[in-house]
Amino acid sequence: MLDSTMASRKKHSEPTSNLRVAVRIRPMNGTERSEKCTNVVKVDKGKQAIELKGKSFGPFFRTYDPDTTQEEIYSDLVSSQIKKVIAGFNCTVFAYGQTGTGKTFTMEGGRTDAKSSTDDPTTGIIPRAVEDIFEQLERCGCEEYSLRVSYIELYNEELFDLLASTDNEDRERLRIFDDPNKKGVIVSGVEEVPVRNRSDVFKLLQLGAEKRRTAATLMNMHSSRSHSLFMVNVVIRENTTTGEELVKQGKLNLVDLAGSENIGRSGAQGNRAKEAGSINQSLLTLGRVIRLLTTNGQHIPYRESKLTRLLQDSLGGSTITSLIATLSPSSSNFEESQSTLEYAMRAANIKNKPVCNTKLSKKTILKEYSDEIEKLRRDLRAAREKNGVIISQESHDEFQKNSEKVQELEQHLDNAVDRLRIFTEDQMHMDEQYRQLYERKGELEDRLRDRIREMAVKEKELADTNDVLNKHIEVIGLMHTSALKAFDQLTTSQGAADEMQTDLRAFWRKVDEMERADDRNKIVIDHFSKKMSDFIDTTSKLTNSLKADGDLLSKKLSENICPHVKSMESAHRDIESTAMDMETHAICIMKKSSEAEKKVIDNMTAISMENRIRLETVMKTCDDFYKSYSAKSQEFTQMVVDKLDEVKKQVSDFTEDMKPLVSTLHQTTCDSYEARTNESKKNVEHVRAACSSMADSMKALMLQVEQLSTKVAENHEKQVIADQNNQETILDTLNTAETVVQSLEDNIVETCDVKQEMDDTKKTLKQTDAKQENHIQVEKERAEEKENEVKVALKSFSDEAEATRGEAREFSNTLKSRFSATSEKCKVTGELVSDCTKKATDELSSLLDEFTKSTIVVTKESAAVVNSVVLVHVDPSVNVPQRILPSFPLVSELNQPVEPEVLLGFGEGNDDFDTDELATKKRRVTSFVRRDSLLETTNNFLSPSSIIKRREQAIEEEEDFEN
Ligand SMILES: Nc1ncnc2c1ncn2[C@@H]1O[C@H](COP(=O)(O)OP(=O)(O)OP(=O)(O)O)[C@@H](O)[C@H]1O
Repeated sequence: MLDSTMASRKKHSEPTSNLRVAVRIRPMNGTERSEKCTNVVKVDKGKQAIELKGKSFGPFFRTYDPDTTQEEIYSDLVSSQIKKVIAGFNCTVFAYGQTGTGKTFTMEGGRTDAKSSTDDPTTGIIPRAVEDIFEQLERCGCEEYSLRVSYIELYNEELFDLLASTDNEDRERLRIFDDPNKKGVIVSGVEEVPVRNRSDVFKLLQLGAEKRRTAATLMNMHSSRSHSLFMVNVVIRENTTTGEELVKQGKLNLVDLAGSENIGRSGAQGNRAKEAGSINQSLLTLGRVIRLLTTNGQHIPYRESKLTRLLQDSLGGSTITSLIATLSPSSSNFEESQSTLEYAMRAANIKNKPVCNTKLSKKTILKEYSDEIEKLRRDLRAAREKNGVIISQESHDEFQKNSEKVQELEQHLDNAVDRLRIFTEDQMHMDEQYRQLYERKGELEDRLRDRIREMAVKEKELADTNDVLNKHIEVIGLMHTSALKAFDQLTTSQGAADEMQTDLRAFWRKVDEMERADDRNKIVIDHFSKKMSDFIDTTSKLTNSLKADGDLLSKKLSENICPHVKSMESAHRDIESTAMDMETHAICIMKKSSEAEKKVIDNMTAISMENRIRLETVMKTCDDFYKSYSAKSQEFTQMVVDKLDEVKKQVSDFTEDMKPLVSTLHQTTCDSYEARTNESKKNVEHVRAACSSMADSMKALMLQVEQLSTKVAENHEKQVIADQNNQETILDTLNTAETVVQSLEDNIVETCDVKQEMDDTKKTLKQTDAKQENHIQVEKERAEEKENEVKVALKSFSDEAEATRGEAREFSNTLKSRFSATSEKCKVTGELVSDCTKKATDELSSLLDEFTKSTIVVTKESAAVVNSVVLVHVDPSVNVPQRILPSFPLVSELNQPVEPEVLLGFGEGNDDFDTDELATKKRRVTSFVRRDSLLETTNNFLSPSSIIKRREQAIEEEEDFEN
C-alpha cells in the first residue's frame, strides 16, 4: 500500500513547499565519445541552472555535474528526508529522464556485489537510504521499531511484486484499489517483508533487482523496461510518561522510472517496442498530471495510468517529494535533454503540503482495524445476501454489479485483515524489542548503581583533593602577597641604593680632593718622619731589650723543654728499638719457618728418593726375573715343541713303517683266511661228496670214511697248527708293534715329564711371584712407615710453627704493652711540654704587657709629636649630602616567606611529617630569600671581587645547611 492508513489522520502539517527538483548530468559514455558527440550541457552552479546549447533552464533545487559522486548526492538531497521519515512524514524520491542517462545508477547504484556504501562508492540512493534509516534510528535512540519493505514494478501497465516467492512467469498481477475510507491507493496482496538489519534489505534489494525486467537496447545495455517502486515502511513505538504506547509511522518511496525513449533510436522492436510504447504512455500521463498540477487544472487525471495513481500523494499531495532529472551531456541527445529539462522545470512548480502522520495509541489502531474489518464483513454479508436473493431477469445487470462489489469488498476485507496481521506482527516484534530493552535496562540500572557507588567514592576523593587544592591556593595566595611585599621592600631598597650610589660618586670626588691635600701633607710628614726616627730608635732599643728578654726566656724554655724532648727522643728510640726487635724477630721467625719448611721438603725428598730407589730395585728385580722367566719359558717351549716334533716324526715314521707291514699282515691274514675258508669249503664239499658217495656204499666205505675223517682231522690239525703259527707270527708282529707303541708311550711319558718340569717351573714361578708379592708388601709397609714418619715430621713441623706463631703473638702482645707504655710516656711528656709552653706563654704575655706599656708611653710621646704636626684638612662631608639613610628592614623584619610545610601541604598535627626535613627546607627557603635580597641591596656598594667572595660564602652556607 503506497498511501498508508495514517494519511487520514494527518494533523501536523508543514508549510506548502515546491517539489525539490535536482538535475544530474552523467559523464559521456563510450558510444557518445566514439561518435565524436560534443558536450552541449553545462552546469551553472551559481544560479543552480543548466545551460543547454546556450539556453538556460532553472533555477533548480540542486544541479549536479558529471563529477558529482553518489555520496554527495545522497547526503545533499536524500539524507534530510530520512530524518523526516523517522519523524513520521511520507517522503518520495524519484528519478526521471531519458533512457540510459543514469536513473538506475542513481537510485540503485553500479552493478557490483558490494554489500554496503563503504565497500563501493557507486552505491545508489536506495541502499544508502536503508543503511541511513538504521543508523539514524540507532543514533536517535529508537529502540522499539519495525521496518518493512516492499518492492513492486509496473510493467506494461501491470503491477508485479518483485519480492514475491513465485517465478517471473507465474507472477501474479497486483491490483490497485482506492482506499474506500481514506485518500490514496491500496496495492492489494503486495508482500511487506519485515527487515531486522541491513543485510536483510540488501538481500531483498538484490532479489528484486534480479527479477526486474531489463533488456539491451541501442541506448542502454541494461535498460529497465519497467518502473520500479521500493517502499520502506517505518513504524516506531514510543512510550508516554503515562505509560501509553504510541505508534508513529513514516514511509519512504524510492522510484526508478523507466526511461522515455525514442523507439527509432533505441532500435526497439516487437515486445521491446510495446514496452517502450507503454513506458512512454505512462510518462505522458505523468507529464500531463504535472502540467495540470502547475496550471491549477480542475481535474487531475491521476486515474489515467497506474503510475500516476501510485504517485498521487507524492505529486501535489502531503508527501515530501524530490525528483532527480537525469541528462546525457551529449549533442546527440539534445532534444531528449531539452524535453527532460522542460519536464523538470514544470515539476519544480508543483506544490505539496507535507503532513506528519499522527501518533496513535496501539489501542486506537487496533480498534480502527477491528471496526474496519467488522464493517467490511457486514457489507460483504449484505452484498452476498443480496446475491442470494432470486432476482428478475431485468435486475441481471444490477446483480452483475453487486457481484463485482462483493469481490471488491472481499478484497478490501482481505486487505484489512492483512494490515491487521502486519500491525500485530509489528507490535509483537516491538514487544520483543521492548522485552530485550527491559532486560538491558535492568542490566544498565545495575551498572548505573555500581557507577553511582564508584562516583560517590570518587566524589569524596575529589572533595579531599579539592580541599588540598584550596589549601594550596591559599598558601600560594599568601606567598604571592608576601612576595609582593618583599618586592615593594626591594624597590624601596633599590631607590635608597641608587641615592647612595650618587652619594658615593660625590664621595669619590671628595677623595680626589683629599689626595691632593695628602700630597701637601706629605711634606709635613717628611719632617715628621725625621722626628719619628728618633722615636723609632728609642723603640728599637726597647725592642732589643725585649728581644734579649725573649731570648733569655726562650733559652729558659728550651732548657725546660729539653729533658722532655730527650725523654720523647728516648721513647722514640724505644719505639725504634722495639720496631727493630720486631723486625729481627720476624726475620728469625721467617728463617725458622723457612728452615722448617726446607727440612720438611728435604725429608720428604729423601723419603721419596729412598722409596723410589727401592721401588726401582724391586721393579728391576721383577723385570730381570720376568725377562729370565720369559727366556726360560721360551726355551722350554721351544724344547717342548722340538720334542713334540720329534715324537710326531717318530710316530709318523713308525706309522709309515707299519703301514706296509700291517697291510702285508692284513693281506696275509686275509689271504690265509680266504684260502683256509676256501679249503674248508672244498673239504666240506669233499666230505659232502664223500658222504654222498658213502651214503651209497655206507657200510662198505665206513673204514675208508674213518680213514678219510682221520686224514681230514690230521689235515685239520696241521692247518690249525699252521694257523696257530700264523697267529703266533701275527702275535709277534703285534708284540713288535706293542714294543713300538711302548717306546712311543715312553716318549710320551718323557714328554709328560717335560710337562711335569714345566709345571714345576710354573710352581717355582708362582713361588717367586709370592716372594715378589711379599717383597712388595714389605716395601709397601716400609713406605707406609716412611709416610707415617713424614706425617710425624709434618706434625712436629706444624707444632713448631704453632709454637713460633704463639711466640710471635706473645712478642706482639709484649710490643703492644711496650707501645702503650711508650705512648703513655709521650702523653705525659706532651702534658709537661704544654705546661712548659703555657708557662713560657704567660711569661711572654707579661713581657708583652710590659712592651705594650712601654709602647703606649712611646706612642703618647709620638702623639705629642704628631699633635705638633699641622696637616691640611679637607672636610669630606662638604658637597656630599648629609643624607639620612632610610632604615633598611632587618633580616628579622623582612617579610618572611610562607612556611614551607604549609606550601607542601603538611598541616599541624600531621604525624607523618618529617620535622627535620621541614626545618631544613624552611631554613633553606628563608635563607635564600634573605640572602638574595641582602645581596641585591648591598652588591651596589661592593667591588666585584667582594661580590664574588660574598656569593661563595653564601654558597658555602647553603651547603652547610644541606649537610
Ligand atoms: N553518473 C554516472 N557516472 C558513471 N556512469 C554512469 C552514470 N550514470 C549512468 N552511468 C552509466 O550509464 C549506463 C546507463 O545507466 P542506467 O542504466 O542507470 O540508465 P537508465 O537511465 O536507468 O536507463 P533506462 O531508462 O534504460 O533503464 C550504465 O552503464 C551506468 O553505469
